[in-house]
Amino acid sequence: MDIQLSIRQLTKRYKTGDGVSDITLDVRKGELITLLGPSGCGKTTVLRSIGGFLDPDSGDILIEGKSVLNSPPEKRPTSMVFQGYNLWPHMTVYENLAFGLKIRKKKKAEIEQAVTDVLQLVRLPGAAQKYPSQLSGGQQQRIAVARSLLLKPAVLLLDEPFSALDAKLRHEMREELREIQAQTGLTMVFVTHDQEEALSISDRIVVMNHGHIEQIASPQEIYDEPKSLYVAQFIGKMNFLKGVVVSERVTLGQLSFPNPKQLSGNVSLAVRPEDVNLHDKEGQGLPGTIKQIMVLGHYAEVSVDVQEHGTIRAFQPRDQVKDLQPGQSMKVNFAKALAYPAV
Ligand SMILES: Nc1ncnc2c1ncn2[C@@H]1O[C@H](COP(=O)(O)OP(=O)(O)OP(=O)(O)O)[C@@H](O)[C@H]1O
Repeated sequence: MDIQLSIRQLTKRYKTGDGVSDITLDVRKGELITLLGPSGCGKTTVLRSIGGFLDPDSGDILIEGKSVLNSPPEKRPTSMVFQGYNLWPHMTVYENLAFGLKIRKKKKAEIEQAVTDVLQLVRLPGAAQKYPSQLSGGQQQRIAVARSLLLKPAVLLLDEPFSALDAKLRHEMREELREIQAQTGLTMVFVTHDQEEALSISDRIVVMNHGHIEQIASPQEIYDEPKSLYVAQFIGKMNFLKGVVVSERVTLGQLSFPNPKQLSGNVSLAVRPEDVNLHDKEGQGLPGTIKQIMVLGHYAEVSVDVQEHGTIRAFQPRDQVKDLQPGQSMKVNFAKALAYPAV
């Protein structure tokens, strides 16, 4: 396995006591890895340490096998794309892009070719002579990405690059970033607090919590097998219920589930809304009453009151809810339930 970036036991504490501790992470060449977590969990601290804008208290950061800790940001094989685009307003797009290459004493013809190619890559071939103010937010962000790409970094660092854009544009930019990754094979570390963004663009996600790593896994694994209740709460929609272990099975009323973590006593159960089945026939299930049905395009969210277990939300295909009514009695079953130590 070709490791491009290796973070070893990185610790950074601010005077306030906040920061990150013992962050260890290997990023493969060509991988897009996302640091995900709520505000203040330490994502930016890790990213800025990689880029050289912050000095860690201890630990090491290696890029292509070499420690970069003693190099200033401009000497590191990294490039950072910020949330604000940081383009120079008095320079054209061409000048903005060419600037870094001129400083590196590249020849004019080489610069022209590189700028033409990178504008093609970010799908703005006609933008060279425009000023940043003549571009939309999304276009400016593409130019900011292009400027970083031109520096041919070993690792591209992206700090919430799309958070200032509207929802539709964010979607487009995610696809474009994946396309750029596919075309360039660049290793990227992406920071976001948006779980949907992380799930949609990442090869792997690093879920952070209060300065430490909670789980590192593929989006699918993070979604299907959240390692802790914290990850389960943070990723996707989830129902939370209280269960108890009886005869080595996790039970909830008359329902029972496997107990792979071999928990005992009271447990917290997490059930995805798409794993909730509803039926109105004889047979197994928790008795409940439909509270609300919300049709959301191709699927519907059905809320069911289940006695002492509270309200359970179920995602159902739209055509399966057309005969359902609020107030109707239903049985509730779970195709899958994840158990965690009780909180
Ligand atoms: N310069 C600083 N001085 C003191 N505390 C800081 C400093 N920078 C960050 N912190 C604190 O360290 C913790 C981690 O901050 P960091 O910016 O890395 O989190 P984050 O996950 O990137 O948050 P956000 O999504 O809000 O940017 C937070 O509690 C923050 O308040």
